[in-house]
Amino acid sequence: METVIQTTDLTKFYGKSRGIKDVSITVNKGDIFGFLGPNGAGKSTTIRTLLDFIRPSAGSATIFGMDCRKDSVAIRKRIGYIPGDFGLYGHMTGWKFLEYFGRIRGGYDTSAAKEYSKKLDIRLDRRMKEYSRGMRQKVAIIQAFMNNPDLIIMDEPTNGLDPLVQQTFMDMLHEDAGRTIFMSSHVLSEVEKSCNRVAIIKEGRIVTEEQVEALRQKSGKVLEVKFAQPLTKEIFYLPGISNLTQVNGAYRMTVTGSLEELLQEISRHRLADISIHQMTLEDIFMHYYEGAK
Ligand SMILES: Nc1ncnc2c1ncn2[C@@H]1O[C@H](COP(=O)(O)OP(=O)(O)OP(=O)(O)O)[C@@H](O)[C@H]1O
Repeated sequence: METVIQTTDLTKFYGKSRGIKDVSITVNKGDIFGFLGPNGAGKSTTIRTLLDFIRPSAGSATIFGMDCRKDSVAIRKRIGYIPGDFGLYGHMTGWKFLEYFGRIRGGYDTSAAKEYSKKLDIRLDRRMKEYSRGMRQKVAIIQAFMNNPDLIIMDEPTNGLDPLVQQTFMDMLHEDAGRTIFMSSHVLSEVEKSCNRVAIIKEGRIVTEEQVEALRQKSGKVLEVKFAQPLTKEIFYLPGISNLTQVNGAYRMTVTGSLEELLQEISRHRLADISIHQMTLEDIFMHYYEGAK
């Protein structure tokens, strides 16, 4: 399998304060890779280091086998990126903005830009400062896709987009199976729908990196149960049960072991309600996030 992005113990301190610490991740060709984490976890720091906007304090990163520091110019020619808000380019029209970034990358395809502007329903003849936040984000997305790059790196790409446009954007991610996508996000449902691989970062460190499907399988099921009468003895003592909580008489827990024994135990009592579902990425995220507190 071809490796597209590889970071090894990537570390960035801003003076004494932690940005990221020992971040090691691997993104393979064709991956739609979701980079998840709460505010201040280190997502932007990682992305800015990959793009050589900031320099790491330790560790290394490569893209297409080239060093992110030494070969940043060659790398940028092959990637599309959305580093965040393009607030600085307010005087440019949408078209000028695309031309400017197209030139930096050695040319761009105007017909592709036109096609994407139709798809995203945005006119490109207005100045960037006149666009709303969501409109600016659309122009930034066109800018990242228009050169048909091998890799697109995006920091919170759906910020400001309405749900309809978010869907169009997610379809765009899947247009080309050979393309690799690396995107940070807070929006778990969007990552769950569109990404095949995910890394979760917390307080500057990677807490897990996994195929989305494998993560779900490994992370078990969520069982919620409410009894008709209060329990008179503890029944949730079996191995494989974790994160047990009780709210308004309803029990909620994560089950990673066999359900059979637990369901037998539960069935000895009169039930008011029961539900079992596979952990969603949101459950998993909360599990890692809260568990590491
Ligand atoms: N320029 C800077 N100077 C000092 N500290 C910084 C700087 N930029 C980021 N940090 C710190 O580095 C840590 C990681 O921040 P970063 O912006 O990478 O997080 P993030 O995961 O992108 O957060 P968010 O989801 O809120 O955008 C935070 O503790 C932040 O305070």
